[in-house]
Amino acid sequence: MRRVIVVTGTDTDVGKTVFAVGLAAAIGAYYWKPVQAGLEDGTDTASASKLGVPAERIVPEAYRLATPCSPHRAAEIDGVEIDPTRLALPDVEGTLVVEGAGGALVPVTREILYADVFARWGQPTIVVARTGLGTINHSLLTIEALRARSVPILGIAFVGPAEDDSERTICEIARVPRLGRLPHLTSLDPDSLQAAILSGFDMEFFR
Ligand SMILES: Nc1ncnc2c1ncn2[C@@H]1O[C@H](COP(=O)(O)OP(=O)(O)OP(=O)(O)O)[C@@H](O)[C@H]1O
Ligand SMILES: C[C@H](N)[C@H](N)CCCCCC(=O)O
Ligand SMILES: [Mg+2]
Repeated sequence: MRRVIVVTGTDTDVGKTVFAVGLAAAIGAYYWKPVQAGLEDGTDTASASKLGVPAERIVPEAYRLATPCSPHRAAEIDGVEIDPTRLALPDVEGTLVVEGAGGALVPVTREILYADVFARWGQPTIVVARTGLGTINHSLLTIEALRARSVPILGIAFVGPAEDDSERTICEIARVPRLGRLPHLTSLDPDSLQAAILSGFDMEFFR
């Protein structure tokens, strides 16, 4: 039976890929980045491969767009029209970890935001948030936007050095589970990522 875990975040570059890929590798799940915007500096799918998801568990992107910007604009620049029906969740045997692009309200097209796509999927969604200053506001705004669309929230995954009060404050005010925290790894490789995921998260959340 297929189970889906959606990974969004408070912003671009917060560590969604590193977390999502580490999680997928740890639980033997499939990884899917439906829309990749930006090809030159490496893709999230390539990172999945480098960081320990076996090639047969990587679902190819539905769209690969050249420009590293919001997908709606990257598609316009490439002369591509994003068809939301191509963003239907693929059928896999087991668990599928799906990663958005940027934050939850990033436009996929000029009509549809990622959060709207997440609402259509209706699957447990994880918010990846930095631990640093500014995260309380960004995290609470992201959770409000998801709740406004009735997206089921599995919890928050923090990335960065421990900030106990910020992490606790977000989870208490938003009433969401704290799934765990991934520290900044000085050497990012499959082994160190696995060790950090397994020690930083309660894996029961992902069963
Ligand atoms: N825990 C970590 N330890 C070390 N480096 C990290 C960690 N998390 C993220 N990084 C680095 O920070 C950068 C941004 O991370 P990442 O690509 O995961 O962001 P993202 O949220 O997936 O961005 P996008 O919106 O483009 O998908 C990358 O260079 C990544 O290698
Ligand atoms: C290019 C980047 N790495 C992501 N793929 C897309 C981020 C879109 C952010 C849009 C925005 O919020 O302004
Ligand atoms: Mg990413």
